[in-house]
Amino acid sequence: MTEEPTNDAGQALWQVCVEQLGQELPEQQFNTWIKPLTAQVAEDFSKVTVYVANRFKLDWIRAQYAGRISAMLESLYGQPVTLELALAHRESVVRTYVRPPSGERHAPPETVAVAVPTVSPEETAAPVFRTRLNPALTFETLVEGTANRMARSAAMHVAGSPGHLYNPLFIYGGVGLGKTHLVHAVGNKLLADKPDAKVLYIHAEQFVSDVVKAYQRRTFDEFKERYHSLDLLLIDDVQFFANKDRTQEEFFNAFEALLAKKSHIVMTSDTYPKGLANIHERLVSRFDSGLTVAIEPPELEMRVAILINKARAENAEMPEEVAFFVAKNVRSNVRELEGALRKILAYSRFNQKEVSIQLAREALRDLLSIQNRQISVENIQKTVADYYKIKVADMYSKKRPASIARPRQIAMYLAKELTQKSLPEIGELFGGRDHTTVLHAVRKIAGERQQLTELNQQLHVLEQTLKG
Ligand SMILES: Nc1ncnc2c1ncn2[C@@H]1O[C@H](COP(=O)(O)OP(=O)(O)OP(=O)(O)O)[C@@H](O)[C@H]1O
Repeated sequence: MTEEPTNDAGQALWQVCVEQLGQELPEQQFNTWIKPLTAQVAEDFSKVTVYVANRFKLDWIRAQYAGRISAMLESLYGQPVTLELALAHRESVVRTYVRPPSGERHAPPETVAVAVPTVSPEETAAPVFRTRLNPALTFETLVEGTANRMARSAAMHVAGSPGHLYNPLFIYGGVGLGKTHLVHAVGNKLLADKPDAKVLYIHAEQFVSDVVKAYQRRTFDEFKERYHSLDLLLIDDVQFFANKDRTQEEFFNAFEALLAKKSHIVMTSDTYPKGLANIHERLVSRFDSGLTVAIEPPELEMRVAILINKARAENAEMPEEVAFFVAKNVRSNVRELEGALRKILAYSRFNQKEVSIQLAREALRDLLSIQNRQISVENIQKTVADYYKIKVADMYSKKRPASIARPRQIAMYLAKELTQKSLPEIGELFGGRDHTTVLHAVRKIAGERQQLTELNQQLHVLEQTLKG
């Protein structure tokens, strides 16, 4: 039973919040999810209780929209507002409290307390199905260009009528080109159209770890129940299955079960199926049995459009001439383009100057000087070997002790960061190593760099030495 609203000013606040969300969200999403909501606002505006029709919708609103609603209420009211989600149809409500926004734009809301007053045990025990989708990664926010046109249109088709054509859909391309964004977009679109669909996004590494856990805990039945019952499985970076026999077997089983019941599978990888190393032939041929499409590095106009759109999403203006200047200088992938944009906007805000070519030049001077100096992989290998006092030859050798393997991984990371070489090219220059080895090294060092101050400092010294 929905409680009656307690104050008119509170209702007005809620109405404005709903209207603003209506302007932000695609119409269908708004009509399905936001419009039916009712709310009760506390007298002192400290808390807003939003009533949702059923448990599924409650979970979905909490995962996809609660952070945005909470942020909107806070910005309208000017102070933090506690958002509470409650089931509308029962006298005893299920309450989920969401912390006021933390400032992070698309961060999922954090549930700080779930109190279930008088709900029967079976209901409380019902597991919440988590899609792991990032609601910010949609088709609307993905810029279309020649580089991703085919992949995008195949993905749209799958989202619109899953289980039919292009099953599995296999999307491949280099780092930071939008593969992950595209698969999330498929899941988000399907769920917006069919809220009851069982959709799961998972990175291949997480799948490996789920297999290991199921193995250790002898919970393969649950594992199968979880994966085999999906309507749409989105699995990212399947090259990580290399050499993992048990994972490949479980994935094969899941794959067959899903296809048999006309569920859809969308996969991404850094290479096309036949280019995958150390993955069983029967799996490779399954990967290739639907539609395989590539995403290429974005062309100039697409890079310009991405910069302008992303600046707008940050409430900033990027004049077209500046966008062209940046796009001409940052060519490799979208992630780097985003990094360049962040630098420019931060530089502009910090110095309180408008975004111009001159400002972009100053903000990106490190990046531009790297490109001008054309650092070579050989130079990186020598500098890193000298720094860690190992032989340059160890950069190509098969030796594995940590004292050698780690500097080698650092050199691979720097080669990816500071040169335009592709992963396979870098692998070749490190004694004919596989590109997945390079990708693993790049990710490992990039991750550790965030955590370990000492490593960060060492990398900084190496970068400065290399940039001269
Ligand atoms: N066409 C596009 N329009 C807008 N944003 C994009 C586009 N392509 C990529 N991006 C953005 O660039 C960033 C990197 O994209 P994403 O993570 O999807 O790349 P990826 O191909 O999965 O890379 P990796 O192989 O490293 O996982 C993301 O923030 C994504 O939103």
